[in-house]
Amino acid sequence: MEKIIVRGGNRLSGTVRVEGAKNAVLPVIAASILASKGKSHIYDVPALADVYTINEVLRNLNTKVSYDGNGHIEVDAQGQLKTEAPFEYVRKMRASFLVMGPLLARFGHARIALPGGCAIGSRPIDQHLKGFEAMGAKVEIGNGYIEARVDDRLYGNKVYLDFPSVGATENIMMAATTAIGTTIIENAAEEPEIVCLANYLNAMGAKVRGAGTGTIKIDGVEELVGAEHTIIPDRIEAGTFMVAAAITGGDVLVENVLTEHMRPLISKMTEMGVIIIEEDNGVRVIGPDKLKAVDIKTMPHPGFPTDMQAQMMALMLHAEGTSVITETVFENRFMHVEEFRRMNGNVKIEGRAAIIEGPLNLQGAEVSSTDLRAGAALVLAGLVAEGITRVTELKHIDRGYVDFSDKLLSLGAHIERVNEEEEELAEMENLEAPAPLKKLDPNFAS
Ligand SMILES: CC(=O)N[C@H]1[C@@H](OP(=O)(O)OP(=O)(O)OC[C@H]2O[C@@H](n3ccc(=O)[nH]c3=O)[C@H](O)[C@@H]2O)O[C@H](CO)[C@@H](O)[C@@H]1O
Ligand SMILES: C=C(OP(=O)(O)O)C(=O)O
Repeated sequence: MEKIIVRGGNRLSGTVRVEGAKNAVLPVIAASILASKGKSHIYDVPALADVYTINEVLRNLNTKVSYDGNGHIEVDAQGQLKTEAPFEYVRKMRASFLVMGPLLARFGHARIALPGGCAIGSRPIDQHLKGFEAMGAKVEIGNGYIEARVDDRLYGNKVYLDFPSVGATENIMMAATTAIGTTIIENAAEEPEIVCLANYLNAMGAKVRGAGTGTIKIDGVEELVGAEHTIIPDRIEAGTFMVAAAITGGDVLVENVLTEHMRPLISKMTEMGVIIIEEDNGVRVIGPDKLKAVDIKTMPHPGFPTDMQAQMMALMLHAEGTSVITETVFENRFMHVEEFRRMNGNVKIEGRAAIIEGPLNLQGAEVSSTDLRAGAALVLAGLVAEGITRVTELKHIDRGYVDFSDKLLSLGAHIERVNEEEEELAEMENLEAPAPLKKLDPNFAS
């Protein structure tokens, strides 16, 4: 088993570059299924576990996907594809369900394993299905699968979402691209990733207007063709490094950031006393000696992103006073609180609110990532904890962060990713002779 080991106390400094956005690239790769002609070329693709999973989902459907591991993917979805995505993929990653809209649009049929809930909530898909049904699909659920079919083609309709779901907006938008007539999605999600997907669809020949607002109109076209597209920078990865700089009282330039995507985070961090200087292609973040407590409420975009909630909790534990986080997007996204408590974090949960008392002397401990953002947040807390923090269950972090510990190391953190076996060996060696831990700074484990 692998772990990230971090010893608190170093101020971070230097430059870190953000990758393409996980939550933008997954729907874009899924949308490539819509191209009945030509190949698609997608750039700035991050080398993440989730990207490998969606690639496998597409390959399993008989799509040809080649990834150079260096930011470029070519997708060839021409010809007849399979229309079934089994549980082994959907279980690994819920976003696999995003192939349903494109398959239904292009082949009139899709059978996808039911995604089910995960560590942050029950995560139903009723809004996706409501959209497909409004466009004429017959949807059946049985034996752990959802099967949707339409006799000929989908037809455009008005779909009002009960909640501005990111995934439902994407799935319905993709399904509508080749429907007969116009589809209007009301109360649509406005996230930047929706705009990224709409731009790709339009490059493929779709007619999508209004993406980034609450009303999206899609005029159906006959067919889509492969296109070139570059993925937007990952605003959540950017935010995670901004918190890393702030929590350590560091001075870090976070590059490849679109600041217009970062407004809620920049506002809240500024309120906490963090100095944030917006530059042409990034943000410089300077952490103050003392951070001030703030309250945040997670909301759909342009509200405060739930995917930054756990990382902000780490920052609040280090701030002076009482901070309150209200989580309104997911019903169960406080699993990291138990882990923070193991680090001496003082957090009370009252319904959907977490009350955080700071500043605390965070203490290094053995903690476990409960989801990808929780894992990142525990590493952030470890950067300022007294002693050594060991973070396990790295498969979560790997879903959403490329070289997370290496990037922090390059900014001056005392951090290392090790195999448990390597660590034990190194500790034994250390007992026999005061040799440094393998690959670690000589002072790391002292
Ligand atoms: C791959 C990806 O892009 N993941 C992001 C996406 O997830 P995802 O697309 O799954 O999130 P949604 O916006 O759909 O979910 C938001 C809320 O709506 C509920 N809901 C959703 C769909 C539905 O049919 N019925 C329903 O009730 C969910 O249970 C949740 O409580 O947006 C979330 C909210 O910003 C982010 O945290 C995730 O990182
Ligand atoms: C919750 C997240 O992702 P997913 O929707 O893929 O679980 C996330 O990126 O924080």
